[in-house]
Amino acid sequence: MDRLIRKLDIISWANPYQAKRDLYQYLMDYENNEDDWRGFYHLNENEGYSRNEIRTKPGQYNVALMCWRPNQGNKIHDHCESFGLFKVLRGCLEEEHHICREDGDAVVHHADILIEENHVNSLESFTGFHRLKNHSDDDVAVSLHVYAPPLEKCTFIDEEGKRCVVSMRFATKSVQEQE
Ligand SMILES: N[C@@H](CS(=O)O)C(=O)O
Ligand SMILES: [Fe+2]
Repeated sequence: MDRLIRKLDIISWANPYQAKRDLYQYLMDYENNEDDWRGFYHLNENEGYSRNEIRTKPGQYNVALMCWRPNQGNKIHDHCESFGLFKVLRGCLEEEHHICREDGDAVVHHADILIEENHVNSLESFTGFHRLKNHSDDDVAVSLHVYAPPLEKCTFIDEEGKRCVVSMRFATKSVQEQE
């Protein structure tokens, strides 16, 4: 994980086009090895999927390990001002895409895709909303997410188009040096 973080630290985040390309490449190159991410692995016992912070570099990016129980998913949301990419490290995730361009519009279910282990997927913020779900009925899934700038808030939207901006919390926080 340290090697990946060293690469993230030299990305020019101020140039989003180049940053997305570099980030995609670094996540593709990331050697998925459970020993490397086990220290961040944590499942919530009773709550939703578990968001575990690996690193937050203020104003630049954050990295988190998301752990999903069988069939567990999140609700339809966007990423406000952040873009992001993720790599599935264990299992397979389903992603639903939803479109909602104007405030108050109903949500239109647009597409479903499956993202398999070791695949990288981008999370665009401009077209709309999405949600992720563990595709498996009997095994946990794990995914590694990077957002830039750091994802602090998401807009959740219900079927009628009612929006609600929510601060995102981590189940576990990383111990990191003060920037
Ligand atoms: N954006 C979600 C994970 S995924 O649905 O992209 C989160 O930060 O919890
Ligand atoms: Fe998301």
